[in-house]
Amino acid sequence: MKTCGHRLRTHTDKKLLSKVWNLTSLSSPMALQERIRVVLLACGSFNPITNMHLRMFELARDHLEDTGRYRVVKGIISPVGDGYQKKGLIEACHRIEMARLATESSSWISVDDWEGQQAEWVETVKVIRHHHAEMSSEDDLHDMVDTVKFTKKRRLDVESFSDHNRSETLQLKLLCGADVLESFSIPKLWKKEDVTEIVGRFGLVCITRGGFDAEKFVYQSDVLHKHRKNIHIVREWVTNEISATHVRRAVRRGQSVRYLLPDPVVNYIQDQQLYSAESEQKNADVILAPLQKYGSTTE
Ligand SMILES: Nc1ncnc2c1ncn2[C@@H]1O[C@H](COP(=O)(O)OP(=O)(O)OP(=O)(O)O)[C@@H](O)[C@H]1O
Ligand SMILES: NC(=O)c1ccc[n+]([C@@H]2O[C@H](COP(=O)(O)O)[C@@H](O)[C@H]2O)c1
Ligand SMILES: [Zn+2]
Repeated sequence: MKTCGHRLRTHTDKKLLSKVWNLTSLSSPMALQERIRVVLLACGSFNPITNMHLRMFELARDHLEDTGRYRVVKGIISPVGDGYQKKGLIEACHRIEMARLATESSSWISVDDWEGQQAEWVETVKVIRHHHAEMSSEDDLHDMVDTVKFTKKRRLDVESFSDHNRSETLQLKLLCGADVLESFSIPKLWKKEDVTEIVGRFGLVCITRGGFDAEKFVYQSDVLHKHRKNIHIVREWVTNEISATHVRRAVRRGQSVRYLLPDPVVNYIQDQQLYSAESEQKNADVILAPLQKYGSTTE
């Protein structure tokens, strides 16, 4: 017990020390100018949102902040619209509501329904541009500073930024799992110029996922390798194979999904009787929207 307590204290001390170090470095003008504020945007089906989707944000924030170069100020979950037409994709209103319930307990992750409300599927690069424009507007910047829970000292430090400096040190990065990164090479799924803009202009944070080799994929792609400094690969050591497909299958079979999803999401699925054999057949005979869109082009 004693050893255990001692270890815990040492770990806690280290954490505290690193926090103090961060605060001290933030209070020096040099470090303040260097730290880039980051907003993380995750696009996907979230059909339904799982604990792993939420873990992605925590892992990405720790990774970026550990570099000493970034401070993550906001996380946005953007459930895809119904026009994506993926097999088994239930209505956006339910997926958005479940994501809202899942993020109620987070101080920094929220849900944005702009993409989910669009009648037609929207390319991811356009979703990123939309959020980039939104967050770059002065009002939103000030809102963000107010809603993030800074200590008094940090708040003062942030407020001492000139507007000019602030806009130059705020970035939006796409957050995804390694399967989405590898999907960049699927013919007719992504436009080359979209991938170039995502990694070149904005940046990407990618969480490893079993069965996908993100590092190798970046190495093998000329465009990704060129922009590798803008691609942060985050290794999930506590490997976790939760997938929404697994959750839907378990619900269909009447098995428990508790502890794979936040409790309010489990309750919502039960109350609304979501995920049946019938809903899994939705879009079964339809081609995924991006493949429909780019399928006829000769890229
Ligand atoms: N276990 C996981 N590890 C790493 N990334 C994940 C994991 N689960 C989901 N993601 C990422 O979360 C984002 C949204 O994914 P999505 O909604 O497709 O979830 P999913 O669990 O893969 O669902 P489905 O099984 O329906 O494809 C994607 O970027 C995906 O790569
Ligand atoms: N060309 C593109 O912009 C493109 C292609 C395929 C998927 N996506 C996006 O990637 C995400 C993938 O989600 P899923 O992994 O749930 O299928 C969705 O948000 C989808 O809109 C974008
Ligand atoms: Zn998926």
